[in-house]
Amino acid sequence: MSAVNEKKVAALEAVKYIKSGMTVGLGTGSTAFFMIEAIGEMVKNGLQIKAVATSNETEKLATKLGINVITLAEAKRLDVTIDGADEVDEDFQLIKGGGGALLREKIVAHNSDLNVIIADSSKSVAKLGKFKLPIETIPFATQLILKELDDMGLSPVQRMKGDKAYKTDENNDILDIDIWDTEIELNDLEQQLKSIPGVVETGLFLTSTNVVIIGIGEEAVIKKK
Ligand SMILES: O=C(CO)[C@H](O)[C@H](O)COP(=O)(O)O
Repeated sequence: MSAVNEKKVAALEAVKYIKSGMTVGLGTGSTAFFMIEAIGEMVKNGLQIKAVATSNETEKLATKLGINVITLAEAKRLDVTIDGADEVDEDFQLIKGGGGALLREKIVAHNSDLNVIIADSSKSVAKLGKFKLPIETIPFATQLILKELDDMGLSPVQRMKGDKAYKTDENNDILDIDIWDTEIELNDLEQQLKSIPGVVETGLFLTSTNVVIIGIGEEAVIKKK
C-alpha cells in the first residue's frame, strides 16, 4: 500500500478520538490534511467542535471545510491535538517541522490534554536523526547561529525557498541540522539548542505525545503511552 493510503488510514483512525463539544488542535502537513478533511466531513454530519490551527495553511483548509477555527487564546486549553511527524521512535519521541510549522505545533501540543500523532510506516524509526532536525531562528541571529551550530558539528543548512530564505508563519528562519552522529543525549541536545539566544524552538518533541497511530498497509497500528 502507498504512503498516501497509510497516511489516510492513520488519520481516519485518529479522528475517532474527537467528540462533539471538544476543542481540537489541528496539525500541519500531508498526513494532517486527511485528518482535517475527515473532520470537515464529520462537521457536515453534525459534529460540533472548535479548532485551533497550527499553521496558516491548516487554518485556510479547515475554514474552507466549515470547521470553526478559533485562536489559542480563545481556546485556553485543548482536549485533543492530532498532528503528523517526520520521525517517531519507540519512546514516542518525534522530529517535527519538515513542513515548517514546528513552533505553533509545539505550543499547541503543550496546551493539549491528549496528543495523537499520525504517520505512514516510513516515519517509524529505531533512532531519530536520519531526517534533519529543523530549528526555528530569529532572522537577526540566524547567520551567527549557523556558525555556532557548525562549530558543534551539527552541519546546519539554512532552509531556502527558491533563492530566498524560507520563512515560517512567524516570519522566522529554519536551519536543518544533522543530529544522526551526535553523542549528546536528546534531552541535553534540546536544552543546549534552546539555550542559544535567537533559537526560538526545535523540532524535537520528546515528551508531549500520548498516542501514536501508524498506517501499516491497510491497518492502523495504535500505540498508547
Ligand atoms: O511537523 C510537521 C510540519 O511542521 C509535519 O507534521 C511533518 O512534517 C510531517 O508532514 P507530512 O505528514 O506531510 O509527512
